Amino acid sequence: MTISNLPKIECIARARLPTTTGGPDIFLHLYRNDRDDKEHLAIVFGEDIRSRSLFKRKSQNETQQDRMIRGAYVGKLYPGRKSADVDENLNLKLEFDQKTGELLFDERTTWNRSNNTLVRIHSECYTGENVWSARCDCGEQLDRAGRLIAVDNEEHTNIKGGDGHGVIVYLRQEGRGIGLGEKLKAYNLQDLGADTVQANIMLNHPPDLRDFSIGKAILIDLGISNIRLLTNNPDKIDQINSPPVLNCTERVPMIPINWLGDEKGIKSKELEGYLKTKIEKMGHLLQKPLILHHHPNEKEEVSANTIA
Ligand SMILES: Nc1nc2c(ncn2[C@@H]2O[C@H](COP(=O)(O)OP(=O)(O)OP(=O)(O)O)[C@@H](O)[C@H]2O)c(=O)[nH]1
Ligand SMILES: [Zn+2]
Repeated sequence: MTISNLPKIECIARARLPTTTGGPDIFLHLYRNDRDDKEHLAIVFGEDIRSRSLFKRKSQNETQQDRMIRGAYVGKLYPGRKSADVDENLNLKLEFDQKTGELLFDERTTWNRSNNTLVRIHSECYTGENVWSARCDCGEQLDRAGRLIAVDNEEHTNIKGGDGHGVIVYLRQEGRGIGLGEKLKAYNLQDLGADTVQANIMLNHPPDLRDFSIGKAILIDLGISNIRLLTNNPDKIDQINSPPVLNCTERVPMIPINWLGDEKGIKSKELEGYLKTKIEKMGHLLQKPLILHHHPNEKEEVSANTIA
């Protein structure tokens, strides 16, 4: 895949979010694209990771106030600030190509694309992220990705963090792309004995309908190229790891917290079954063989068409 056949994307707005975790401020970026009408997001750690499409000069009559309102500013906003491109308090100044209006790279104000950046490409999961579902570990993964990016080293796993720099690309691809309604039906089929792959197939969907190209385009827009990818999903690595533009320099495992001996991790029969299927049927690269406690009366296999 080359840049030309990637989706066309544009960052529409960026805003600073102080966080409840006591960690660094994050910068939420909202993107539009020419493939779907969804608002995909990038949760960016590091004020200096800059969206080329957001910072590009829009037109001659664009004002500095316009730029500050959409979030195309350097440094920190404060009452009375007049210029988006210069932060006098922090002595930071952005430069632009006079012809194209593109932001010019300057080590002092912009993250260097040659840096190894800790990245998670995360798919929306309303149930796991918002309503305490123990059917999956998506909510736990989103939280842990943010915490890992914020620290320089994760103590109990010794995984190198992002030390305050990194990106969580948040793709609105609920239900591995089939949407929340179909995912709820898939859950009912799983309660009737199917696994997460069989349930999709029984609903006439492929096991995984997602396309990560919008995620790739967002990372390129953010000036990221060398990526330490937080995932267990080999398909994500393949789709992201396509030089010359993006380069997956390392796969950083997302080990379920309960496996790390931490009581705070999600522990449920449904999650064990979900992880087992992702390992056995979707090739997920979870660190250790999953030791599952089979319930004696449970059938080992459920064929895709009938339910035991
Ligand atoms: N169709 C379906 N989707 C599910 C089910 N459980 C979780 N999901 C969706 O699966 C996706 C999980 O995506 P991610 O956590 O980003 O990534 P992953 O493919 O699991 O791989 P990792 O990067 O290793 O986490 C989300 O879109 C969830 O809504 C299920 O039982 N059926
Ligand atoms: Zn989930």
